[in-house]
Amino acid sequence: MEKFKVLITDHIAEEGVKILLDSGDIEVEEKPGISHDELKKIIGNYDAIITRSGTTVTADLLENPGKLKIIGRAGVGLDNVDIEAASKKGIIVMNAPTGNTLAATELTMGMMLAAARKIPAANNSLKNGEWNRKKFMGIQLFNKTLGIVGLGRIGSNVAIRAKSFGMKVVAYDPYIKKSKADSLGVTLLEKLEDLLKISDIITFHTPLTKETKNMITKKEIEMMKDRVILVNCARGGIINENDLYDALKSGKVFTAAIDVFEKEPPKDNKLLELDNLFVTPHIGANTEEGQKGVAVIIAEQIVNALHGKSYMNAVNIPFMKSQLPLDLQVYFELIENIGKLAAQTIKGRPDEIKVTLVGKKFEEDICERTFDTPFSYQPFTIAAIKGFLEVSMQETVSYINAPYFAKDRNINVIESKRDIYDKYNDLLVFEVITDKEKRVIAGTVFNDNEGRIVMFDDFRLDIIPKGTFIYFRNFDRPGVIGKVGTILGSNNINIAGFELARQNGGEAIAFVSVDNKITEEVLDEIKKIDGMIEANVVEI
Ligand SMILES: NC(=O)c1ccc[n+]([C@@H]2O[C@H](COP(=O)([O-])OP(=O)(O)OC[C@H]3O[C@@H](n4cnc5c(N)ncnc54)[C@H](O)[C@@H]3O)[C@@H](O)[C@H]2O)c1
Ligand SMILES: O=C(O)[C@H](O)COP(=O)(O)O
Repeated sequence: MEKFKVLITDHIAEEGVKILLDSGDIEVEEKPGISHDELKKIIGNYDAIITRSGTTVTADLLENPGKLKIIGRAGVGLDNVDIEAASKKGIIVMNAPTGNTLAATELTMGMMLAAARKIPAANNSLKNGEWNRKKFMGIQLFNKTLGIVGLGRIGSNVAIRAKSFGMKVVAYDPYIKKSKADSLGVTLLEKLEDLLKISDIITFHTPLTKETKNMITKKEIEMMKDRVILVNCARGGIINENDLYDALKSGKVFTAAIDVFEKEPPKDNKLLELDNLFVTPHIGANTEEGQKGVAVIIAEQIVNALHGKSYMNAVNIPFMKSQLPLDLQVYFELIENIGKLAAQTIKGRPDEIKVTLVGKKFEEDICERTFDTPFSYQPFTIAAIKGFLEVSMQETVSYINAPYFAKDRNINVIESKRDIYDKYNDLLVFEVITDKEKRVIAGTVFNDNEGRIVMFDDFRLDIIPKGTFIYFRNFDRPGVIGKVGTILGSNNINIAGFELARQNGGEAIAFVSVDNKITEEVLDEIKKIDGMIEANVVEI
């Protein structure tokens, strides 16, 4: 059996490598420091790569992704990975966000103390033969106000520790609930400006995004208290480096402690010339425990993902089917199958797909956007698009790239919710409009826990969408169905089920479930029956 191949492009702890090797069917290659060009040449030979911030995974690397299925980040920050480019290629991007939280928290505490007491400068001074106690006058943390920008995992842990120092802690984070801040004893402020004005020390713990890049420039620094202390152990670029330089030089900022830089390593960076700036070379995650933590988490996730098992922390799949409640998993499969059915029974190029989630079951959103994606569809909509596109695109379409493919094809995707539809309390309705026609298919789940199609355009029926069917639409007159039966029988095709629906005096439709494969010839014979409007083979 061919083994999976995993390439590690940065240093990770050996505990993680061991987990990959112990799985028995994974080959591991370690190429720390591999160049971009070399990586581009070989990336397609691997099922997964494991990176840290030292590897930038750009769109051009993923142009020909070969068999690459997973980009695993042994750490938190994914600003070095083009997630959108990976998603378009159906590649899972995952990180290990909890492994290094305490490492970064503890470095932040150290940097805060270092900056308040100028410890690194005092250390250098003494080692250079000086004994200058007066020069190293610091600022006490007790009773000071600490402003935390980004109250996530690290921000929260910093808050807990800062409170034990007797600091007042305020935070700005527009994405967390007030109750979370309350539980930490932290005052959540409405505006960044409010935090800037009242904090004696400000520490940053946000990801680097369009919103947070240059979040702190000259303008924001001017709002701060004189002799403020700044700490950044999150990402370079959150504080504008030129403006920080000026503020440190003028003394507006007392000291700053920085672990991360706009460009790493920071070459010809004038910040490094300043005595009141203390720096470390992006070592926030560098504790034995932190490195073991991220390596083990990412390795376990990759082993599970490669073996088709459930895994955590994929940032470009907003949900995991296996993590949905069981009853919703049935709906999820149903809508995907409805998408497949629609694609096999409709003519023309799709312009619009609309998914309506009906009923209390679907009232609450079950997933949120986890990264800066243009889409925020619920899993059912993604499954519906995937099912529909899969018929023409086969396995190239996945839950990750389905929305991107729909967008590329100019298909307008609409998601809506309703309380009730027709006589149904819980229903998923799939509508597709092409340049030739419109189709509406709806399904629900009864007590037997089987997904069923109950509406097909204006027809009411009850079919379990699994297996091979002949779908046909005919004028509702005697003889048509008999002839279909005769053709199938004479071709040794066994009928497993038959569902018929009709409109008064008009047209009828039927889904004939069969045990054998339907050839083109058999389908042609059926299409030629007098009174037949259309006939198709549907495979679900
Ligand atoms: N220096 C290091 O070696 C090191 C180590 C670990 C993590 N980090 C970095 O630290 C950062 C935080 O990590 P984490 O694990 O706490 O992440 P997290 O996702 O738990 O927390 C980030 C928080 O930032 C908030 N946020 C996002 N945009 C914001 C905005 N515009 N304004 C205010 N808040 C905003 C989010 O709501 C979230 O609560 C990440 O950038 C990560 O890469 C650095
Ligand atoms: O985002 C992270 O996890 C930290 O910045 C650590 O990055 P590193 O794995 O490159 O040390």
